[in-house]
Amino acid sequence: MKGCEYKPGLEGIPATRSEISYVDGTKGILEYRGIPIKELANQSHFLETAYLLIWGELPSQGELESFETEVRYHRRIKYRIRDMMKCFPESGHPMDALQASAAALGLFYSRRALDNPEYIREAVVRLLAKIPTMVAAFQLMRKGNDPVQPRDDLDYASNFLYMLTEREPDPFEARVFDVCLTLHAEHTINASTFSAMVTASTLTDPYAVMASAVGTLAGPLHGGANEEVISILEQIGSVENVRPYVEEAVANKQKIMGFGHRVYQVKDPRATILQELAEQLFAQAGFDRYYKIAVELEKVVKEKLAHKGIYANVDFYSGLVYRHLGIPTDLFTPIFAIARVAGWLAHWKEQLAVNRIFRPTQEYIGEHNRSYVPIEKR
Ligand SMILES: CC(=O)SCCNC(=O)CCNC(=O)[C@H](O)C(C)(C)COP(=O)(O)OP(=O)(O)OC[C@H]1O[C@@H](n2cnc3c(N)ncnc32)[C@H](O)[C@@H]1OP(=O)(O)O
Ligand SMILES: O=C([O-])CC(=O)C(=O)O
Repeated sequence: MKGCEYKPGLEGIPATRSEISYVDGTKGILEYRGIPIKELANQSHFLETAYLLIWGELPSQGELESFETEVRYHRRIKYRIRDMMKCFPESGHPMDALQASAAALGLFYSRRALDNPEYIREAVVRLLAKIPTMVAAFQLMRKGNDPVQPRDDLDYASNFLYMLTEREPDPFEARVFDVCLTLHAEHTINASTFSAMVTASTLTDPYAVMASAVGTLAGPLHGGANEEVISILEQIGSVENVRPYVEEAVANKQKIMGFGHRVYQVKDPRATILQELAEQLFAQAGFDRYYKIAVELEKVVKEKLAHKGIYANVDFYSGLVYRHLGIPTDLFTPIFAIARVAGWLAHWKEQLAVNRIFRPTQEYIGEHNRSYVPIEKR
């Protein structure tokens, strides 16, 4: 293998070319289709941003209206999927439930007409529409309740919060939640997106692509870290305990969840926006203990680990926002998935346009020419 050095975790190796998003990890810049994330967080909303990511341009008023209408129309899930989900153990993790349900969509819609733009559009709409319904349905069913039907008069974020809590959300809280979705929608070739792209490159159906990506997002080194952050804050318990916690973690070379990033050597720009959102929420309702612990934790981690380029990432403040909205901790990562479906779909579509199956190589470091030893002689 000439001119190609093995890099664990493929660090720094370009595995694709993409026009979807851009990260500058030293300047803390994130853009979707060239537009800075802060502008989208302030001025756009999730479905418009999803359209931008998937089709490459901001929609006109008419294009946005028809896209929103199509998504509303497809929000309901088939009763057979709902019944299947009812059989899932209520103690199971919602990410596993989501992965299985996303894959199950393929049982109903897997025509695999990947060269047909209508099929692509339908799959995009179905996945954006149905994934939130499946997350909310599992949450209600594991509590022994019937799922709530989607409400056509509510926007994307409000409808999800309504299906989850069975009450219409406060408009400010719904707006904050929508911004969270926009912030999580896309992030270049991260692990789950890469997983989606590898699966897509075999020309399988988009539901299998999403199921692969959901399974990858679930891990604690990736999307699953948002859930771990809350458990760390609970474990620390008070602002005074923060410094000893960090010192012990650093001494034991133990990772602190919600910090560090392969690309960012500075604070993740999304963490800055999420922190501002958390502050806006707490300014109304009173600052909670965990927020104060989080701020102290960020300060001490910066003191101890900034020399290694370790700062807060997107998973650090998101949980505090979701917790304040009354969302159970084990739904934080499924909510990340609801948002990231937009990015996965954008990469699926981009991959199909220039597809070549992913098939990297390896350096074999095992033995050669060994003799087979019969079982009685081992
Ligand atoms: C949406 C997302 O996926 S954002 C990331 C969410 N994940 C987390 O928050 C989990 C905690 N963070 C991590 O595990 C890592 O920083 C990752 C997985 C995000 C990036 O991993 P990598 O780029 O492979 O970095 P790697 O794990 O090699 O760490 C490099 C060095 O920084 C240290 N380090 C990295 N992250 C942390 C952390 N969170 N806490 C303490 N030390 C850390 C490592 O111990 C290592 O130190 P060393 O060089 O002395 O051995
Ligand atoms: O880019 C990454 O490696 C992880 C990340 O922040 C994301 O997926 O949002």
